[in-house]
Amino acid sequence: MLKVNHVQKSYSHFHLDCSLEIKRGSITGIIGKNGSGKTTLFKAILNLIHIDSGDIILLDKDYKEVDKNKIGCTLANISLCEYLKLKDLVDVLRNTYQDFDLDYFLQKCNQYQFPLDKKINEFSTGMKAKLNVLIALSHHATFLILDEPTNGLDVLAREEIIDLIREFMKEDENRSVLISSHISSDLEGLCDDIYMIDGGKFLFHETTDCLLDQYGLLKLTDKQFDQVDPSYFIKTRKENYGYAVLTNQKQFYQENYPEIIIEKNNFDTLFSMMLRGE
Ligand SMILES: Nc1ncnc2c1ncn2[C@@H]1O[C@H](COP(=O)(O)OP(=O)(O)OP(=O)(O)O)[C@@H](O)[C@H]1O
Repeated sequence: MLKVNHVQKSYSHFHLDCSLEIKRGSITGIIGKNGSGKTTLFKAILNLIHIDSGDIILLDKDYKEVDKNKIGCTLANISLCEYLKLKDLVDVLRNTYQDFDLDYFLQKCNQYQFPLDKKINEFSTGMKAKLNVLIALSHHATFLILDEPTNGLDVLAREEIIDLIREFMKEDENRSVLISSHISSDLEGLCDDIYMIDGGKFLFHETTDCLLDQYGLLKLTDKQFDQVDPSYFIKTRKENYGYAVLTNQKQFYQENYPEIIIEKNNFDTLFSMMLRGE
């Protein structure tokens, strides 16, 4: 579906160098803090910026030749035509996308109680975010690329957006989604694969199943830290009780050191350890 091969882009104080692959039928998440390079990578994939080197294959074609009707996207910090009323935006969308599904769009507007007669700049932040995702979904694209679609939203609005994406995937098993967020819990229950980006590079890539099954956080006293086999320690952080240790071989420690406390894994801890652990 998507293959990004050593795509490089340099700005004065920032250098992006990323490779990734997304299979048909899968949802891939990119997690990274502010300024880590998520938007730059997405813009590169969408051919909105010139890349310095590397290549991108999207929907079996060079990314510059892809039929844009097959792509649905939202980009961070790019706002809708805010001066338009929603009903006028509908006309723009019908003329923009060959396969724009008016019935689906209006049914969702009704479900979310979006007023067709209101200008978009009068919508709340949450309404605008949902509308953005809805627009990306409404022409039945094959590939969806969503940059921080849940940014700045409350928990309920975030869940509604995640549900929209799940529905989109259920409808057709050949679709794929690339989504970024700096809120790891948004990606935890949604994605099949997770990439973590920092300073323009991927720090790691794992399947969600592997992250949840095999990764774990060991909570060790100073004495345990000195005695336990460190072969599968990935990151370590000093805590007031001793050490927090991230491992990708949770079972090894469960079996060999049953007395050790192993915290149930969640993405927030995992990513904070990856970024802040040593
Ligand atoms: N047009 C540009 N000119 C110069 N520097 C840029 C440009 N666009 C992005 N950058 C720099 O590239 C880096 C990565 O920015 P990018 O927007 O890709 O990060 P991000 O992970 O999407 O961050 P955020 O979560 O805050 O949106 C930043 O240091 C940013 O200042």
